Amino acid sequence: MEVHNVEMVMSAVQASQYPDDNLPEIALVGRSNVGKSSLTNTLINRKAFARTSSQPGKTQTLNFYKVENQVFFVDVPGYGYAKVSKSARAKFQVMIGEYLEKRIPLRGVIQLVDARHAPSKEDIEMYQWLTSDDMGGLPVLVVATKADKIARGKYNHAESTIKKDLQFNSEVSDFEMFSSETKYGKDLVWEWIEARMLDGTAAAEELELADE
Ligand SMILES: Nc1nc2c(ncn2[C@@H]2O[C@H](COP(=O)(O)OP(=O)(O)OP(=O)(O)O)[C@@H](O)[C@H]2O)c(=O)[nH]1
Ligand SMILES: [Mg+2]
Repeated sequence: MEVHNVEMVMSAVQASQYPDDNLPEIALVGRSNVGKSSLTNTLINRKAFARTSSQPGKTQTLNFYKVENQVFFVDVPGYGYAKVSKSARAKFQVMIGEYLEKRIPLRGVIQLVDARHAPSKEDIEMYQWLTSDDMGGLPVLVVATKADKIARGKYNHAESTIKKDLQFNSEVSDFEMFSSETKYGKDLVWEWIEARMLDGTAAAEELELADE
C-alpha cells in the first residue's frame, strides 16, 4: 500500500476507548524493545511517527494508528519488561487479553521476535496463546526483526530455529524476516496485511472463486 495519510487516533486502556470506525485492525505484539514501533514507522514510511526508544517499556497503552483511512495498526505494550511492577504487568495482561480475545474488527496479529536470538519463554507463551483454540483461528504473522544484524546467509537457520522453538503452526500463521533499518521484508509484510484486510469481504470471496 502507498501510504500518504496516517493519524494517531487514540490511546486506549479499555474497550470503551477503542475506535468505532469499523475498520479492520492489525495488532502488533512482542517483547519490549523488539521493534514494534519501528516496524509501524517503516510500514507507513515515517521516521518517527510511532515513538521509538532504546528505553524499553515506552508504550504503555494500546495505540491506534489509522492508515490511509483503511486500516488501524494497533501497537500493543511490549511484554517481558522487568522494570514494570507486578501490578502494572497484571493490568497490561488484562488490557491485552481483553483486546486480543474479544475485539471483533481484529483481523490478524503480527508477533515480532528478534531474528538474532531463540524466542524467549514469553515469546513462546504469547505465540501458543495467539494460535490456541481460544483465539478461533486468528491469523498470526511472526516477524523476525532486526534481520540487518545477522548475515543474509543465516536467515534460513534463524527461521528454522524460531519456528521449531515456537512449535510453529502453518495452518494459522506465516513467517517473514524483516528489518526496519534496511526495509527488508516490508513489501511482504504489507501483502500479508492487505490480505487480512480483505478477509471476509466480497473481494476476498471473488479471489477464492477465481482460484478454483
Ligand atoms: N538494527 C535494528 N534496530 C532496530 C530495528 N527495529 C528496531 N530497532 C531498534 O530497537 C530499539 C527499540 O525499537 P522500538 O521500535 O522502540 O521497540 P518497541 O517494540 O516499540 O518497544 P516498546 O515500545 O518499549 O515495547 C530502537 O533503538 C530501534 O532503533 C531493526 O530492524 N534493526
Ligand atoms: Mg513501542
